[in-house]
Amino acid sequence: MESNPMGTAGCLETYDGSPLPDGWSFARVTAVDRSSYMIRSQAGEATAELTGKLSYQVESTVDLPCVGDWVVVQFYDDGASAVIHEVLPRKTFLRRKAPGARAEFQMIAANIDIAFIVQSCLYDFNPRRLDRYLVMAADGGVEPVILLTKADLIPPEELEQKLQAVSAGTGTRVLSMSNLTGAGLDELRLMLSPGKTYCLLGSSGVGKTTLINNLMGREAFDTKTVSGTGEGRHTTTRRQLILLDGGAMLIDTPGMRELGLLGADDGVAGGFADVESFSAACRFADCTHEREPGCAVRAALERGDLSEERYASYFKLKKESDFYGMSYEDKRKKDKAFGRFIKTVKEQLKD
Ligand SMILES: Nc1nc2c(ncn2[C@@H]2O[C@H](COP(=O)(O)OP(=O)(O)OP(=O)(O)O)[C@@H](O)[C@H]2O)c(=O)[nH]1
Ligand SMILES: [Zn+2]
Repeated sequence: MESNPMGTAGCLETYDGSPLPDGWSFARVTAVDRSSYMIRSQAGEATAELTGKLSYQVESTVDLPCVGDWVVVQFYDDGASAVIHEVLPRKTFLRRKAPGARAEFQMIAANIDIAFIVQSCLYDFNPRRLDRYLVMAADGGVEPVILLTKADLIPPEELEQKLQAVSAGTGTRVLSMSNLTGAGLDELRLMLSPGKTYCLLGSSGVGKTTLINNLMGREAFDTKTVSGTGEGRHTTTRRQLILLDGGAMLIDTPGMRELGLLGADDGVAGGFADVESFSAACRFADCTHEREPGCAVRAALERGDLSEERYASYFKLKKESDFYGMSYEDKRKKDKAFGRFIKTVKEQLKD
């Protein structure tokens, strides 16, 4: 197989080196618009649709290609168009519950190495929302890094305190930056490795678009000032996987942008840093806080230091993540299906 133009997807490594049939290729989904896709392969960018067979096989919307997915495509029209035969198993993903009561998910993006959880130092800063994004990243196996923007809006001492508090409260790496002064931008750039895929998760107005423009070194996206205070809001409708100059890739989808708004009025959005802090004193490191002896969380509950309500919502959130974990295992089964698929392709090649 020829070298992969967009970095190496883990699942491609199982492939033993025989070429795909003529006109077939591995490609990455760079944009989704309802049932039409943009894909990028060695040959460049092309529009693509699902084969009838694939769209028939898809059981749930999460099985449809999303931005960042690796797919097997077959070109036609001299490479201008393609059909998608197969979605390769996802190494990592970001998804959220579909609006409404049913336990349906929406895939936001796939195969992301690091998700930057973006909050502004001042206006948007919200620990509960932070926790929610952290759960979402953990759910899909994506490594989170917290990025506090608009560092120019608070004094350096306050920024330092905030960085320490957030890092202690979440156990997650925290960076700060300012689009205005450029502070922290180099440190952020150093984190972006060629061939790896990143995304920015955060509410509208925290400075994601401005940051992307800074990283790209040109005005690729439209930002507009909504208020003079640095608190802005506008909607970006494009859905894209962007190739940065250094070879790193950045995924920016509307789904990521709507997230903060959805999460804000969602009742499950309870942060649980307090529960976690009690759990440090549990007798067993892997205590589930349900019935183990020496559980410090239940002790806090009995003392009244932790409310029944908090305890219950912690479990609700935890169950959700466990459920996510399970369905990810189900996805793994698809690895095998992909193996079979490759075998079939190779068999066909022998003729
Ligand atoms: N003070 C200050 N303002 C900033 C900074 N970065 C962005 N802004 C301002 O914040 C507002 C929103 O910035 P955007 O980059 O559009 O925010 P966004 O997160 O992309 O918002 P959506 O596209 O709606 O998701 C604009 O008015 C920016 O000029 C910063 O580092 N410091
Ligand atoms: Zn416990």
